[in-house]
Amino acid sequence: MPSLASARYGKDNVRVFKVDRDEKTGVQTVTEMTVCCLLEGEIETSYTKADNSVVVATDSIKNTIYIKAKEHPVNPPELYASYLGQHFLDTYPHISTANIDVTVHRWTRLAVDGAPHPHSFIRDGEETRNVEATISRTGGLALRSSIRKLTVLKSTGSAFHGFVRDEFTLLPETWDRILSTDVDSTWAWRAFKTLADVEKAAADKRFDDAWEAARSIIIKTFSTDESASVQNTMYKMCEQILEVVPEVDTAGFTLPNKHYFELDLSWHKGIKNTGKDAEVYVPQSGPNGLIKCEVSRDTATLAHR
Ligand SMILES: O=c1[nH]c(=O)c2[nH]c(=O)[nH]c2[nH]1
Repeated sequence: MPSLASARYGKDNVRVFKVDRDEKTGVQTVTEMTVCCLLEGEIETSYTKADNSVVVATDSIKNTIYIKAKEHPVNPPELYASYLGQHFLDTYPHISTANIDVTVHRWTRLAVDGAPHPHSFIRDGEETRNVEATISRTGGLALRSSIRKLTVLKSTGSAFHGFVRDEFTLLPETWDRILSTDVDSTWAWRAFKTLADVEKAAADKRFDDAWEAARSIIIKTFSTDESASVQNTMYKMCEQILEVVPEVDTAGFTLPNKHYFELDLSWHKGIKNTGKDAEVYVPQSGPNGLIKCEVSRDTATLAHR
């Protein structure tokens, strides 16, 4: 006899835009986010018995996303996600877990004649700031913060040699290659017991400071590390994030290795375009390498995911 093994439901791709107006200075600040909110709890009968009495309509969930954005600050996103998730537990006794994903899109203040403009912004890249919040009656507020789609490239300072060579190997070793990736970096906060604990961390700027720190560690390490491999460079980034953000238990990365292949042009008038003469490369759309890791504070437990 089949049984419902797991279930969650809600609204995805809810687009929200909020303007904060400082009446004194006339400076406005904008936030654009995409929100997903999925609920779990005693909702089984809605699947198995057509019992809609346990269903908070996904349309109501969408409305709640907007109302909570009006009632509360939306920055930092960790705090907004917590307010939103906690609302569902406080309001509906049969809901036991709220899973909230918030993606914040970039709107960076424009400078005009060297001065920050009070109400004009630019989308400077597809990079996003993300939060995955799991708010539950038993586990408190579990927050995972991340940076996604931060696209970077270095034209030297990256090698890859010493790897397994056997009858499947074509790739030549290299001591100088192009390295490019879309950074997806996540750091998981030690669970917060109450919403008040999240409010305190937000007031102390812990979430914004961690995001700033992670972002600069990523940019500095990517740029300055004489990379032996994607694996080793990402591990160095994780170590530093764990060092500077003590409230974080694990730090991890998912990095595509976006290949830029050398191109042999010797067929045309003997042109030299490989090795130390390489100038024109061929960016690859796919396939790409995909390298992941998660580093935890305590003695290494290698989670196979
Ligand atoms: O940094 C790298 N790690 C790999 O595991 C790998 N494999 C590969 O073909 N190129 C690379 N580069």
